[in-house]
Amino acid sequence: SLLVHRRHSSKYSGLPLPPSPSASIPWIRHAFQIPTERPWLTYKSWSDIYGDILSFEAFGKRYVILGSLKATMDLLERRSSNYSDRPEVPMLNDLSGWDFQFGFQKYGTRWRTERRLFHQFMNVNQVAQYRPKQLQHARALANHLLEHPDQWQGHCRLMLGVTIMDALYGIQVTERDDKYIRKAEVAFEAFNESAQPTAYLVNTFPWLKYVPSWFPGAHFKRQAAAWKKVVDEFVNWPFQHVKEATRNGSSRPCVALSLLDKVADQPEVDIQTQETTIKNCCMIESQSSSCFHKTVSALSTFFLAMAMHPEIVRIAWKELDSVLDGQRLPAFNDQERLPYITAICKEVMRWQTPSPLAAVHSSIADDVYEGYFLPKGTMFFGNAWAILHDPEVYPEPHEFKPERFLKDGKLDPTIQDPNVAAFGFGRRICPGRWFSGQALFITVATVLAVFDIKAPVDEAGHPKKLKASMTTGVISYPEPFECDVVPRSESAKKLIREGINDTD
Ligand code: HEM
Repeated sequence: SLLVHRRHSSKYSGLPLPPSPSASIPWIRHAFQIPTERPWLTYKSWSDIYGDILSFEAFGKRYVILGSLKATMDLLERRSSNYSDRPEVPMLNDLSGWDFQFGFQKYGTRWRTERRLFHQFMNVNQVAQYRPKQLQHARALANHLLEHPDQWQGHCRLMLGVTIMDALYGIQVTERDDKYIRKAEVAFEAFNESAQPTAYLVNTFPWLKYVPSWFPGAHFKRQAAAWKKVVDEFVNWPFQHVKEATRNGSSRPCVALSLLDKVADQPEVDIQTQETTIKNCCMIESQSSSCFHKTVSALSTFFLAMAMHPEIVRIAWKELDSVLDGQRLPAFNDQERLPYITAICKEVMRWQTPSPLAAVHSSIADDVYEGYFLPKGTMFFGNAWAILHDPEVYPEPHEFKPERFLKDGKLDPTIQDPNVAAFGFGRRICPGRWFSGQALFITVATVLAVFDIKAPVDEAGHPKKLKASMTTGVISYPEPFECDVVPRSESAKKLIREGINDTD
């Protein structure tokens, strides 16, 4: 395929492709060398040998790994009109119905329209309107932690899901087995399975999608049809709920409602199309969207880091107590006076970043960079993990050190913000980064104000040694670990119980 690319692009003929780890099995090329376990680590070690840009081919597709912030910015940001496409994943998009998410859509008009609408209610200014709900649900989380501290991860998951359903649809979810949440979980399984590039042949050979379902070996089509049903229901249910609530006068203020009101004011637009767009946009950030899982991952990393570092918990308490005096729970307008808490949030996003390879971008046209030929349709990964573990920028990068972001007790603006890579790049950069930043801050501040998070003790009474090992996959989580979540004092318990009703 490389030869074909070169023949088609005479203007670039003769230019080499970016350096490559050597091929072992010619027809599959590098397929057996692509690391499947935490590939960002191997890519980093390859970048140390081959440079900031390296490439390999697997099953006829070319991959490029960008190993530094400079290379990532040069291509995915500065030349973003060429590098903002997504590859085709037929099992996910066409067959299982996940193309409702603009995050997976090809670069084009539909993606642009939906992203623009999403941005209207999730931009840096608009996200402030969700603060009361985020605060309320962070306080509810503290109450759940008081009752069932061992289920902290489940509580965090529920809190995020609940906040999102409330903000978007005005739906009050209270139970972990709520029908929306259950449906979302099944839909996410479908996502996880069908997005695997090599799990289904149709993802490698897209023409297979035209094979009829009754055809021998076309099991994937029947599987996809079953998933599509779940995914469609999952997209439609909450939206129908809002419409019904509007009809019977029980609707609560929410994003879906205000968007619907806007459409109602514009009789000239095609309502059907507009409603589909609204539905898709609201769903994008729902429970099963992969970004929901990234936020859960960040919160899990926070619990892990605290359980590993009692000295950091102590510094955080000192800061929180100096502002709150043990008399109340934190609120958003305390953030300016809580630089250490903000630094913990930044360090969580850097230390074990939830999307170590961000998301794949693909290119629309042939290009040349640093003397290398980059054929169109190449898949690009910016190695966010490598960028966030660059020892020149973050000394001792494997250590969890919030103080790296501080100077003289204040946030140091000269230290590179992990958001340069943690949320992806260019025109595809995560548009939910402000929403999730708020969620992380208020959760970290609330939990630390009233709880201790510590490693469990062994038989001899010593704290067990916890290790930061992360799962592999598109979203990386801390491997399961134990930690004790204990209220700091009797008065902390009282604050938690009162906090549930006091969310001003
Ligand atoms: C810690 C939390 C989160 C992390 C680490 C994260 C990270 C990412 C990354 C790496 C991408 C891919 C960017 C690229 O292609 O270069 C992305 C895309 C996206 N994220 Fe997030 N995200 C988080 C939370 C959220 C939340 C809470 C929302 C919704 C409110 C959200 C909505 C989206 C959407 C809609 C896209 C697709 C953008 C597009 O393709 O145009 N994310 N996110």
